[in-house]
Amino acid sequence: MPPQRGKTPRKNKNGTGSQTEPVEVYCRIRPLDNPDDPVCLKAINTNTCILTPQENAIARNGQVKELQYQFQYVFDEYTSQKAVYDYVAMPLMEDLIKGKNGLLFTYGITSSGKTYTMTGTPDDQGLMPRCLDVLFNSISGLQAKKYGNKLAVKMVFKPDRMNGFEIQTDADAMMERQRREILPGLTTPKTPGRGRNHGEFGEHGRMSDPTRVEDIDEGNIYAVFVSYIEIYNNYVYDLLEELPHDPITGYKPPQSKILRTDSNDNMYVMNCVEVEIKSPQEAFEVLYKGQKRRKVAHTALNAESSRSHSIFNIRLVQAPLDANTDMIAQVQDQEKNICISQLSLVDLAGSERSHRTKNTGDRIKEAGNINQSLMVLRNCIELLRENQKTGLGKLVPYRDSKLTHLFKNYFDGDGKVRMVVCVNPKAIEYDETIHVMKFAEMTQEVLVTKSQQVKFDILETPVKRAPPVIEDYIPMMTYSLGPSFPSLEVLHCRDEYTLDQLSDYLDERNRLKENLMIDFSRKQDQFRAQLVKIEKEYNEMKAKSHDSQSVLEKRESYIQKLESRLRSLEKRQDETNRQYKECERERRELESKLQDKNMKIRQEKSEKDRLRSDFRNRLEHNNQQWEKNLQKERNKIENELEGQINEKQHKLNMLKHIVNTETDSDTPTARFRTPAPKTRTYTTPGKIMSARSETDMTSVGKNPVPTPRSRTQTATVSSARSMHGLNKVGTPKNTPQYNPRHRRSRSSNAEIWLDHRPPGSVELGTVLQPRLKKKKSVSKLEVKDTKEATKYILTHQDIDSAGELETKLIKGNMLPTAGGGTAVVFNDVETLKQISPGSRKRRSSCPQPTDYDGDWTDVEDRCGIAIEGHSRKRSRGTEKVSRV
Ligand SMILES: Nc1ncnc2c1ncn2[C@@H]1O[C@H](COP(=O)(O)OP(=O)(O)OP(=O)(O)O)[C@@H](O)[C@H]1O
Repeated sequence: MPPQRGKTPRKNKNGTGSQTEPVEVYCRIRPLDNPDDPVCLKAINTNTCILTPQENAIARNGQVKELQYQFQYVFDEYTSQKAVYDYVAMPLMEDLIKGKNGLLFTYGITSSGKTYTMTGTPDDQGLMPRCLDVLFNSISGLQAKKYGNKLAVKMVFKPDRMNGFEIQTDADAMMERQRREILPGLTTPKTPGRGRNHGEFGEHGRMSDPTRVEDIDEGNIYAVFVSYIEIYNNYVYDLLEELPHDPITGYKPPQSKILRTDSNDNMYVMNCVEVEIKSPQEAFEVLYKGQKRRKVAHTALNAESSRSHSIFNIRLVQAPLDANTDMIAQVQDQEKNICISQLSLVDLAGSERSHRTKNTGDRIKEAGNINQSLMVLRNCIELLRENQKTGLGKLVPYRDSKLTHLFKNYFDGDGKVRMVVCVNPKAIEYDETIHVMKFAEMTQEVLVTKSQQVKFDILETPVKRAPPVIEDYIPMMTYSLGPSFPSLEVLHCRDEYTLDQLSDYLDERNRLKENLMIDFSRKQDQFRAQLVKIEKEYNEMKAKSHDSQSVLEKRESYIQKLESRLRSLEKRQDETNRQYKECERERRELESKLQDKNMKIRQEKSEKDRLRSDFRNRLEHNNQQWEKNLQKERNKIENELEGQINEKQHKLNMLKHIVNTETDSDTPTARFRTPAPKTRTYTTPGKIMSARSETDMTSVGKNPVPTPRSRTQTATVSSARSMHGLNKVGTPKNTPQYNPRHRRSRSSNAEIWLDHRPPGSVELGTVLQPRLKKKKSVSKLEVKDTKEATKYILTHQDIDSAGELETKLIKGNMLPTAGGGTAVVFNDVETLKQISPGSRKRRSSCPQPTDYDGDWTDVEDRCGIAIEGHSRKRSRGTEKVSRV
């Protein structure tokens, strides 16, 4: 019969209509070592406990509030082990027998009572021994015959090393046994025998739990398998594996195991030893062996037992039995003809933070790995909860630690999950306890899919009859020589009947005997032939088995190679994961730095924007202020200018009036007059400067002082002579009319200069001389001289305040007037200043009021002009020429 493989019931992967239930969290408070110690945690009812901060904890954390935590049940320090079992583990045992999986783990800091709760003591057993007791109490009499027992078995379950089980007939089992006897190299996990040392759970003194699960399906056969593993520094070790022992070097360090996924996506430890047990005692022997092995392994690994997570797996294999044939009944789906359920009992390592344990060296690494795996457990639970709340399918990082990876199926909905949070209520444990309580509170918010009870679809007929056992081949032989002897009592001497009867009887017996002999020899031949046939078959099988064995060996060595490759790949993967995590950490750091930088940039930008807008506002404000000020200033200047213009206009009008009066009353020869200075206004260069003088102009030609004036302004005289024709009282005569557009000639060749040098003019002898191509020099101005000339130049010399000679060349255009005279329109003054070396005096470039003496103003007044004071000075050596 080919082996039939059983699978763990398939998970309900997000199946529609699947029911969920929360992870059930129980809290167990252990009794204090010293009853006088202050406490930080106490149960206030069966569901609630209250965490009170210690006085120094209040000061340190700033928390004064008492915190309440609610759990499925809170066991206080007086709760018995039995009560904890009944509440927490009994429902899981019932599920196990119904074919459902379960995970039960204890969580808490060191010395909080995790191991006590899980294992207990021989006289007060914990959850694990009670589970085993209850399981065997429940299935006693319904167990399958044990794999490897003698011929009396009909069916056995055998692990297929891929997380499944095979069903074997007794014939297969016998063959297997023979094979193993022939090839003893192939190791079979040995079932622990009785009578050995069972450690602290030895049969003597152990108080077994008499409870049993009711409603057991008695139509099934059951088999129990256990495995015992530990996770230390994120490596999985098999605690039931024989450790290679070297007489010199001692035990070799154990090889870590690989986690695998079976064909139903269930996680399992590859090549982990699974032992079939028939009683709790055998289970304790296995447990004891595992614990002993754990100590040995820890010595080899330099580890501490309480710093690893230990996992005790109980697997219950069951299959429906056909009552008639004592064989496994046929089911609709061949895969479902056996059911495997599993209960994992996990004693986690202490959850405290490493700084508290003051670990160093290897212990720090241990603590780091414990924290890492517990942190991953926390992360997974947190993400699961978040996914369930938000509906987001964020990836749960089960693979980040072996612990979560192994129990991934449970959280994905493959059975009930229960957690016992063990708490030491000592007040000094407050800081650690608060973390444990937070985690516990969060865990119970996670929902897992409820697993369904397994139902077998049993058909009427058995799957297949087992091949005939050897008894069927032996012919049934009845060795009887017929009925018993007739009565041989001879009653008298003539009794012939009795003797005849005896003779017939003996004949018949002889005949029967011959027949029997014939039959016997026939059956003997038959049996011999069958024996030969069996022998032949046996030899054939042996040869086949040998072949298969070599194939198997090859496969084994191939598998070993693959496994070692797998291990190295796993190591590489671990390394890559580590690097990835490192990179991820760095990336997160960089990201956070980047975020900080971006934040700073944003802050700076917003600060800049703020400053800019501030500045803009201020600028606008300033501009407005400036504009206002400018407007004010402009208005002021405009007012001033208007006043000046009005004043000039007034002067001009006065001058016009004087000139007109003169023209009307006098001869055509105009006379200059020098009005006495009435008002004087000096401005800085670039500003308009006006001057007025009432000095008589009669001195023109003798000591004339030209006044700087604007080129745009004109002084009109009826003729050169009329310039001297001003009356002595300074009343201006009327200016003769002339046509300002009239020009004698624009050609420079046609320019004829009337060079008027009054007598007494000093010969300059300067290098710079006025360039006059055609000129007529006169010392006294006559009317006839004005007829031909187009340009007029008057040389006026004076001694300045520094005692230097200053020569001014006052230039103008000569224009014929309507009355037949000539008007001179002064348009330029050139000043030539001679300074003796050594007598140079620093002068401000800015004309000062003292720079302009009365004579100058007189000339200006004589010309009746306003002067724009933008002096341009050129200084070469001792000469200085300024043009106004
Ligand atoms: N409920 C309890 N009743 C009586 N004694 C208890 C209880 N819980 C714990 N203890 C005792 O407290 C001590 C420490 O408990 P235990 O070894 O179970 O702690 P632990 O959490 O497993 O520590 P570790 O993490 O180091 O393995 C043991 O001596 C145990 O007997």
